[in-house]
Amino acid sequence: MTVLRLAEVARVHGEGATAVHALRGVSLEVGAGELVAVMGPSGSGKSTLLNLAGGLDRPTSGTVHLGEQDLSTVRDLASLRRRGVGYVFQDLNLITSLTAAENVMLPRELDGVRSRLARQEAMTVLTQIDAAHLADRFPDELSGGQRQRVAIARALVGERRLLLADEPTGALDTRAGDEILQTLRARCDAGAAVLLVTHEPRYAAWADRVVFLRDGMITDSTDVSLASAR
Ligand SMILES: Nc1ncnc2c1ncn2[C@@H]1O[C@H](COP(=O)(O)OP(=O)(O)OP(=O)(O)O)[C@@H](O)[C@H]1O
Repeated sequence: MTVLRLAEVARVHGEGATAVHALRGVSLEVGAGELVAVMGPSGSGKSTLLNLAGGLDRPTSGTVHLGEQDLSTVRDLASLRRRGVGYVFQDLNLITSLTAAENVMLPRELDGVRSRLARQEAMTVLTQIDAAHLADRFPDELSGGQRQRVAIARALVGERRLLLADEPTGALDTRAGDEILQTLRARCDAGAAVLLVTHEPRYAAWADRVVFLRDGMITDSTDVSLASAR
């Protein structure tokens, strides 16, 4: 089952002489249970691709489908994202006045889940990624790596069918990074579709497929299981 489908997606930032063609006709499908890594040099369009996939940005041309839904026809993208898409931002975006657990609970509470249940869900996912002991700390009481874990927990909570992760291992040491990849892989094996931007071949090796972006175009696509034994 295809969870995410981009067809001939282009995104131009700005106009005229200063226009930047961030993506130029990218087509990509990610199925349930599939982990796709996106690699490519700085400025090749990786973050733009993730933003379009999650409905945080709209394409200049082409279409983005989440399941059967064409995102250009969705009025309440914020609600669709909260229910269907987990997003780990590069800059984390944790709310500083909320504890770790409250940050993880927030998207569920915004969707009408009662606090008690939202807290249970948050603790379950924090426990899964070995961060339950951080639940009552505020972001500025956490290390960079710990904040990263909380941001990942927030992306995993609820039944998100698509997870978008932009360098989720950025602030972590190798062991913690491997654990995050293990968590993403487990979510994937449980049926989620995952799109992961990474510069590190070590982490891309957890993917089923690696696509390479260059100058806003997919230049290569490799089936990882054929390239290496995980
Ligand atoms: N809002 C914007 N306005 C203008 N140009 C933009 C905007 N967002 C991205 N760009 C440009 O689009 C191109 C692709 O950027 P993008 O951030 O998608 O690349 P990236 O591969 O994620 O880079 P990095 O690895 O450095 O994060 C770059 O040339 C960038 O400068």
